[in-house]
Amino acid sequence: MEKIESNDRGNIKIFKLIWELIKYRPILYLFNNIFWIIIHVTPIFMGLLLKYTFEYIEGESTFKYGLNGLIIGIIAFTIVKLVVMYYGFVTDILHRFSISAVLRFNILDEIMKKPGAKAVPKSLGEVINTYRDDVNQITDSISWLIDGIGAVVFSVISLIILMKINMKMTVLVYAPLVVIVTIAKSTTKKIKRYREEARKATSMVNGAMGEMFNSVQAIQLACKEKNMLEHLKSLNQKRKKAMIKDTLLNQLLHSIFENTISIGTGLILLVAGTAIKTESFTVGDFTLFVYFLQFVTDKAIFFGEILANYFQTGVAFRKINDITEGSYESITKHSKLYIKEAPERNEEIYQEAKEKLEELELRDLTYRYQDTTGGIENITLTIKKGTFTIITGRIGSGKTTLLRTMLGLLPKQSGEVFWNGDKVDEDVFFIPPICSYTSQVPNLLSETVKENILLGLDKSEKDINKAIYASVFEKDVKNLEKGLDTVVGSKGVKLSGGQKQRVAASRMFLRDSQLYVFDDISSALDVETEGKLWDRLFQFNNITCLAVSNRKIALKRAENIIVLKDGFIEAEGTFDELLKVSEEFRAIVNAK
Ligand SMILES: Nc1ncnc2c1ncn2[C@@H]1O[C@H](COP(=O)(O)OP(=O)(O)OP(=O)(O)O)[C@@H](O)[C@H]1O
Repeated sequence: MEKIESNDRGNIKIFKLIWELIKYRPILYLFNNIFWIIIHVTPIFMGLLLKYTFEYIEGESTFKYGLNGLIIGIIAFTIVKLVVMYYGFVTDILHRFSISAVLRFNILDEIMKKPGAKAVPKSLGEVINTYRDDVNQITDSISWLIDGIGAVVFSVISLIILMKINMKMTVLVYAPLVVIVTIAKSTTKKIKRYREEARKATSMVNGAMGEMFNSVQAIQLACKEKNMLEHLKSLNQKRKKAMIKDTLLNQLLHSIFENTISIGTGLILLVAGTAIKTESFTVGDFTLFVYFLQFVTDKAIFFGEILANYFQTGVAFRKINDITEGSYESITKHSKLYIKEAPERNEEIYQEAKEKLEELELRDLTYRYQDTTGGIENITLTIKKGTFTIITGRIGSGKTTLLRTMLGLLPKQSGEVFWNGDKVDEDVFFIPPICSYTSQVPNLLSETVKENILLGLDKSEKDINKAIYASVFEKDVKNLEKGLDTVVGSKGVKLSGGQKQRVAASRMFLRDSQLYVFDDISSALDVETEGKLWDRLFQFNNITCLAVSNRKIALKRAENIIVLKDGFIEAEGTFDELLKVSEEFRAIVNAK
């Protein structure tokens, strides 16, 4: 694929990006073009039929087939137009769908390729706006390009016909077109800037609203409802200003277009009146001029809009690129859309899983957050099959960072991960059934408990109940309004912290993984429940588990404990060994 680079002014080459997308479904686009160009050009035939009809009425007809021919012509023309319009809309909808779907697929694909903990660099509101509006903007541009071509074809043919009838009048019809194109071109930069500002302001409002809805409790507890509303109000004010500027400029352009055409229309009517009196200008010619004028006017305005919209498309591409943080090629690549069938499993990953875990080794793993001293450095450790390993440490010592770097959710700066002595790519390796992981705050969807546990897996009731039992969730399920069919609400809002943790644990256990990774499941569970959970988990044979915890009940069970301090391993050993040798470990245990 040819590289799409910025030009000298730092602008992206919009047409090259659009062209890449057009090439995605070329045949469909070709048919879409053919149908819509026909739709745009058909008024020429209707105009000619009208001209001949009026000439027939005047008794000056040059039409060979008489009145019947004219009537049949008008009927046939109407039927053909209806059929072409039907197929025009069908191809346009299909093409729009393909382009928007591939764009959205590519955006998601790029986001999904990133380490999970650093997936999107923008607020949720901005991402959703771009995903919806900017994709639509690009799709519109591609679809309207056809209308632009149709408008040009219509204009050229009608220009030739009209010039043959009356040159002077024709110039007056087309002169406004030139004015409009010039105006639209000269305002490009402003349109771009205002559109960008308006979109940004909208994203800020959406983002703030999203954050407010997610933090209702925190806002209420801090009694900050008023402050939040003030904040929202000020963001809305900014949005109002930006939107007014954007809309005003667009409306201004629109009214300039309309008025230029109206003045042109007046001039033509004046010239036509004189021409009918003085020259050989038939009523049929006059009808054709008036009839075409309406279309020329519409198409000229539309053409101006297409041009303006085309330039706004650059903003849309840039915003998508800000989110995907990749190349423009990755946005326009011709990905396969799985509309009728699901994608095949990535067998390479599952091949690796066939080799059962014997030993997992981390060597010199380092991840430092940008601009802070936080993170982990040179972490080397080994996890043996069938063991319980715990990572412990004070707040901010790097426990979560270590898990996330190992699992490929953060991009390591150095180090390697080995599975049975073979180096693995942790970015794609640690997924079920190799590894199951639950973060400190589990991600639940607004579905039933059952759906949240299954997440698309096809498992029997017996397996589900076994996983629920292992995660000590069976009593809670009985007490839920509709048992397993209870809908948990957005992010599991209807469940307690401990219940959420155990739904997530059930989800893990159902996947029969070779390695279970928990990030501080203790934080939301009471000691008794946590004790039961570890008891039940280790009833299964050869369970290998890596967990973050500072709780004695877990630490005492562990075969190996890693003590982290400021991102480094401070000590390693069993509970009793560490109590003797590590002051840091004693401090952690005694703090509990
Ligand atoms: N996204 C981030 N950007 C910058 N610094 C971060 C980020 N996340 C964590 N840190 C810093 O990195 C260090 C390690 O954080 P981490 O969350 O791994 O610690 P932890 O031991 O898991 O803490 P806790 O017990 O509170 O979960 C801390 O100093 C933290 O402030």
